[in-house]
Amino acid sequence: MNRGLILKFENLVQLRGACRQLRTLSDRKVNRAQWKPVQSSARPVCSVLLYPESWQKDKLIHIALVPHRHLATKEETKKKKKKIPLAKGEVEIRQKMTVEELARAMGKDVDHIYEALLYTDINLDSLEPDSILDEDHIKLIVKKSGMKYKSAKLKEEKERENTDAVKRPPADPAVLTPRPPVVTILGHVDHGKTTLLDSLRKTQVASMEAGGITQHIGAFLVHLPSGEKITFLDTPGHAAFSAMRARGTHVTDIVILVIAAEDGVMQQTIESIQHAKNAGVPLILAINKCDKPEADPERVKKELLAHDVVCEEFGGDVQAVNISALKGENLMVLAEATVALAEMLELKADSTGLVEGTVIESRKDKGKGPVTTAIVQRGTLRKGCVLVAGKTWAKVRFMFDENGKAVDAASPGIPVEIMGWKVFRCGALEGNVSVSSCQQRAHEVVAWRTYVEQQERMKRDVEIIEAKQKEHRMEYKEKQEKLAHLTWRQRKAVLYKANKHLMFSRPKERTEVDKNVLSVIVKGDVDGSVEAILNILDSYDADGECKLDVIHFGMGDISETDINLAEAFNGVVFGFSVKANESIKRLAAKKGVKIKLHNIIYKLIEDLKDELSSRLPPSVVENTIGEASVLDIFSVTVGKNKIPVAGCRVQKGLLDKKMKFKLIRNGDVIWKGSLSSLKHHKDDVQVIKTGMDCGLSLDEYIEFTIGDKIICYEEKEVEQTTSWDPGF
Ligand SMILES: Nc1nc2c(ncn2[C@@H]2O[C@H](COP(=O)(O)OP(=O)(O)OP(=O)(O)O)[C@@H](O)[C@H]2O)c(=O)[nH]1
Repeated sequence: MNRGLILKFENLVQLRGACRQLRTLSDRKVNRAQWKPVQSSARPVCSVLLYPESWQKDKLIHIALVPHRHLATKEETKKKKKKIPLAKGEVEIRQKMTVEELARAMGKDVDHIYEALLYTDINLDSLEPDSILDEDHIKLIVKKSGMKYKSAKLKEEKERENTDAVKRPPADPAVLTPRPPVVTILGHVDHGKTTLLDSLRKTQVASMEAGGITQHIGAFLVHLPSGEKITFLDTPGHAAFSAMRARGTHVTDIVILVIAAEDGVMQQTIESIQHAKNAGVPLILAINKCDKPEADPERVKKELLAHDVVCEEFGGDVQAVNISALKGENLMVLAEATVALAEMLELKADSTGLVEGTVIESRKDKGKGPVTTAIVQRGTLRKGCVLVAGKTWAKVRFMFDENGKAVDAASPGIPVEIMGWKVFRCGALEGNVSVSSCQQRAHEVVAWRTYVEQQERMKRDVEIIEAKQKEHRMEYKEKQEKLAHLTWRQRKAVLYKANKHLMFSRPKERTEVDKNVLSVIVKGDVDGSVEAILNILDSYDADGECKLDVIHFGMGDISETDINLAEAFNGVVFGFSVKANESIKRLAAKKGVKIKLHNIIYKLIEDLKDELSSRLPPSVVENTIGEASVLDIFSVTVGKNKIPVAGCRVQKGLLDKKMKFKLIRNGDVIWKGSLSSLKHHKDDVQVIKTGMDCGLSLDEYIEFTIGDKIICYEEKEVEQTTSWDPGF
């Protein structure tokens, strides 16, 4: 029994909206692409995998390697296990089912689950379609829905095999070949980083054929006349460093620290030195703006001593080059100093085998779709290679350099823009690429990463939901406890307060709920009798069949207010040892309100039970009219169709063609429906009686077997009675 009706109605209104939202949400969730991980066999898989994150700009993302995998699927070789079918109205439940999963298992929609939980201690506001339900609530929902539950056999949840991509072990030094250094430019604001990058880029444009247009792809390559190459990262230096630190990856080999010669060491200069030191990356000083008359490079070098940056002329190992980024002066000297440092660092890489690398930038290009700029760190990236980055993958369709020129291969240290990424969220995976062993492996990696993320999210969700449920349960318990210790007068006050607003709501708003609710008003002659009735009603435990709501109770004869209230709630007025005068009876009759007056409590309760039973939907029972057994099987041709015909003998009762029929084989009901024909010899007949033979065919194509039973029956509606037992 629940007396907080006002709250319920509010909840219901909120719930409808929430349900709608949730359904949309759940639909979206269901549509999300799911990847089936595939186990593998046989030969190693070639290709490249990029690692984490999708399309966020300025993020440095580490490229990892595909370990060798086997290709045959375990699923393919697995024998299909036969599942024992569930009986009608039976639901297979298991621990930790989500709202959505339970709804699916029950063949209902999620709203049904919410409605079943309406009058429970669950806080529906915190319940999402993917929220996990506890076992008690799962069972309650199934029971309330008039279904039976069957616990799924507990399968030991096999730990899923980690199919993530991992880096290859270090390469054999013998296979290492020199690679270009990767340089990041750092420095204080306005000291000329962008100008330097632009000037360096321009040196390339000038050295290229006329008309070459450079584009920003996050990194570019500078070719020196000596044939040496340098890769410059063209992303905000600090961002690049922070991202690298966060990921524990180092793509930068050398930092060029730009310091304006007239400004000297400033706050961000010091920070840049710190970044480089933390990353263990050596520095080259580019003392900029030397074209300015107030430029004082010597002062800059001296200031740096205080920060442990010792230039060569002070006996240290840091090279310093005086430049003018704006005028392009001494840039080649700076480049040569970089190459010299790179030689000292002996920058080498393995340009064979599976590729590892780092995504420098990613963006969505209008024409090209999702593109990333990556710097290859191991192996050689080629067109057609399959990459994984975070939870997305690519089959490299095209690669471009910073001049927009298509390239076929990128070896270590070389930046390239890559086209061919699939964005799972957009469902772009199917279609344009043919499945290869490499893609299979990419799917495995992505599936694993998606799984890990889902697991983590689910764990977080469960924690939040459990905490909320606990909180809600505590509140609910407290409320119940408070109510339990109240005298009936106090309870009345609480109830009145809770229901006050509802008295003004229109009956129409409640019709849906009314169907399965019995609202009652209890009036008694004295405190004790009302209290006694309420105590009996407290034992009501058949909410699942019909809710019982005491919307008002009190002492005294039936009043006009009682009738109005009962009308508003579509309720019934029960009076114990009280009267209803003629005008009240007339009013009740006019408004269609039932008044039930009793002088014996148990009679009143019996009456209330009848009222509850009358609100229950009738149950349908089958009444057998006749039974026949199949003795022979024929097939007749009607037009182009062959129709199975059973030659039967009626064993009991009769077969009436207009009734319902079912076919029973080995105790199982195989078919239910109507007969399409019933014949005695060659004549169509309506009825066949016990002991007679007949030929019959069904309204559906079913092959008969000798020994099948044909049952003729009718369906009868039987009134249900409430299962509530008040104990007397
Ligand atoms: N005279 C002179 N001016 C320069 C030189 N290099 C840069 N500048 C000027 O200095 C100003 C700042 O240059 P930027 O290249 O934008 O400096 P930045 O370090 O990239 O600045 P932020 O991106 O804000 O950190 C601009 O007005 C440039 O024209 C140089 O070598 N000589």
